[in-house]
Amino acid sequence: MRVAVLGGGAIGLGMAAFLAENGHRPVVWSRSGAPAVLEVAGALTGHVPLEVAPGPAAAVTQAEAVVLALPANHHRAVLDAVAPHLGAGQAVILSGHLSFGALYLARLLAARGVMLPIIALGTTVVTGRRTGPGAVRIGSIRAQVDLATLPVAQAEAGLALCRALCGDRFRLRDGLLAIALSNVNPQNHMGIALCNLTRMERSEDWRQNDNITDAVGRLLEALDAERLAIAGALGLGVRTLRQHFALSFHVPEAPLGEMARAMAARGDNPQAPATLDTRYVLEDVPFGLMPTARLGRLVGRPAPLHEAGIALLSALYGRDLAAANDLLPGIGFDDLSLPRLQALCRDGWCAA
Ligand SMILES: NC(=O)C1=CN([C@@H]2O[C@H](COP(=O)(O)OP(=O)(O)OC[C@H]3O[C@@H](n4cnc5c(N)ncnc54)[C@H](OP(=O)(O)O)[C@@H]3O)[C@@H](O)[C@H]2O)C=CC1
Ligand SMILES: CC(C)(CO)C(=O)C(=O)O
Repeated sequence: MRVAVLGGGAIGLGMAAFLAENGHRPVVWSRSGAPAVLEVAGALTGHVPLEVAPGPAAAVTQAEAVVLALPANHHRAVLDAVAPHLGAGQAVILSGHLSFGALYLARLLAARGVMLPIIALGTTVVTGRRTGPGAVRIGSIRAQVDLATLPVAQAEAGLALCRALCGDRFRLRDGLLAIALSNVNPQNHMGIALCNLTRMERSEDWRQNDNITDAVGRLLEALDAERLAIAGALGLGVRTLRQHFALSFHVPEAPLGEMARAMAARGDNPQAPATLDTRYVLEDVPFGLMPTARLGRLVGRPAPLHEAGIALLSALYGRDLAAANDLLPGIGFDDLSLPRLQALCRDGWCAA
């Protein structure tokens, strides 16, 4: 299948390599360009020729599937650029989905009278780091990835497409709200960034799993308990953070600090951010923690640690980080009642 990959960071390049490995034809667009031949190391190895598109619109033209593989703080601009060029016979995969980006895209398409399957993944299929302009190291290929579609009626078609692209590793969840509560990067990264902020600020060379100590692990699990309580109030099944780590990084379930040590011991210990200008904060606070905290308020399960994380990191950065979210205003989130949000997450924009 011809697959447009929007983004040439670790996940864009890692997905391109994985898709090529599975016999597909990735066409990659990245703001700063993408390599004609990609050097791949880690969980996959080799040299992968890539088709490179000059812009996002050119990438999606004639693609059967489109994978958006960028941090959520760049989603709006890229979705605005591609939405006018999407049409029947295509499907869009948001990898991973944050901040109701699927609803944002559905609204753009509905304005043109177009309705496509939009597939929201709870996380990425591969993990990794870009190790040079033309090189990626794939850390892990996940055993399971949660999936939902917008509209829900496209769930089986969306599942079949993802399986055809990436193999039998997807599990259908109870719709977009469940996926909105399944991406655990925001809680995970907030705890890691907050507890290691000076390492980031001083540009230290540090490894992530060495620094998810037992204490940091306890914070991550306390944040997770808030997320699970919100999902529970909505009657939605989502994985625990321990289950997510076990399925993503192939280590047995245990307290988080212990799991991080087990991951490091098997050689999975990714480079952690060496700057304050990192998606661990600039993506995950406005586009992850903030919407979850809002959902918590909406369902009567306030999330004090989420709220505290947003406030503390905003104080550390000297600005209101939550205000950077440009997706929620695009769907009028503040004016949505819970039943209306649930209807939109089920049927999409046209039918709601
Ligand atoms: N890496 C991982 O293991 C995991 C990542 N994720 C998620 O996957 C998504 C992608 O992450 P990842 O690939 O690692 O991120 P990276 O930091 O590796 O790459 C981010 C990319 O964003 C691009 N970019 C920066 N500014 C803009 C802009 N204004 N417009 C368009 N593109 C821009 C850069 O493109 P360029 O280089 O061309 O300038 C860069 O390649 C994120 O949502 C992340 O949270 C989730 C789980 C694991
Ligand atoms: C490193 C990893 C896999 C775990 O935090 C990740 O999720 C990321 O880089 O976004």
